[in-house]
Amino acid sequence: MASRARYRVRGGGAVCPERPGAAGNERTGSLARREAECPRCGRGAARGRDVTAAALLETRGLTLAYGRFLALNGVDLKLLPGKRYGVLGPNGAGKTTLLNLLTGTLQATSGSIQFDGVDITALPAERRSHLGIGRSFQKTSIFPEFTVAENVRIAVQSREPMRAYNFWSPRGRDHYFDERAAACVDKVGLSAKAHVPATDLSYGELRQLEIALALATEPRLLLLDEPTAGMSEEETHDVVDMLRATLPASLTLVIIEHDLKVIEGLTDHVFVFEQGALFEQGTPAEIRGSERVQKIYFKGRALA
Ligand SMILES: Nc1ncnc2c1ncn2[C@@H]1O[C@H](COP(=O)(O)OP(=O)(O)OP(=O)(O)O)[C@@H](O)[C@H]1O
Repeated sequence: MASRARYRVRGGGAVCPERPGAAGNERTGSLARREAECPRCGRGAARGRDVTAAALLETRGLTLAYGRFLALNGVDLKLLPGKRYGVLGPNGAGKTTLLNLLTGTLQATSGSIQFDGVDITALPAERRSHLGIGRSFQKTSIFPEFTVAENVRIAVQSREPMRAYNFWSPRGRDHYFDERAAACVDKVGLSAKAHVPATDLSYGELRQLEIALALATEPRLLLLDEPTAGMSEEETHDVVDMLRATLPASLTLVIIEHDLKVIEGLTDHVFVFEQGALFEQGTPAEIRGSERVQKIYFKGRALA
């Protein structure tokens, strides 16, 4: 259940109303604690201002077992509205499994997921999408012979199936879909390619199209799985700039990335996974500076 504890702020610290003696202090507690919780009662967020710590999404003990192998092992996460989260971890750490469990592509074997106060653990992917959980579409969701605008229009219509299939609706509604699609195409910087078939797009442009498709569904929580995978440094830079300029401030973002620079450019908070478990969390700067992450996860290698 989402916690709605409100914190009074005194000086630079914050006071938990449940436990008045428990002042939040950025200097105390592990990286994992500083994000959003009173160090004693574990409720609410406190960072120098009056904050409501109602999570948009919260997982408790989220687990996916394949037989005796735990691809995800008892994960507790809290995502606050409008915040940007990065997910880091070596190959096989469980990052994509987490994303698939949040979208409903996979069903948890135990644990729970609350979205905006609703238990969505057993809901199918389509219902979650309609509640506002969106993800970047894979290339397989793109119709190669259709133009960029047509592809995005289909995604816009999928958000409003009743409007889309009402044959008696006035032509004005067609314009509504076209305009919404054009706005999404414009946001990701593909206006010049709006009437080009998707099959003629470059690799980088295809990734931009994937983001336009995701935005077309107007998610409240957007999950991106390595949006810059396979891109050159310049293309990566462009996509980071585009995302920074495009994503609405109210959107909550979760982005899986191997590149810490991308995470630093886009997120406020990072979850580090290893072997299916949440291994560490903190700000991008804290993660970069964490000896624990350096030694154990990055095996002492310098971070890119
Ligand atoms: N269907 C399956 N059956 C058994 N094990 C699976 C299955 N799917 C995934 N796994 C295992 O679950 C673990 C987590 O996989 P996942 O794809 O979530 O990792 P990841 O962190 O996204 O890795 P990568 O960065 O390589 O994409 C891996 O060890 C993987 O081999």
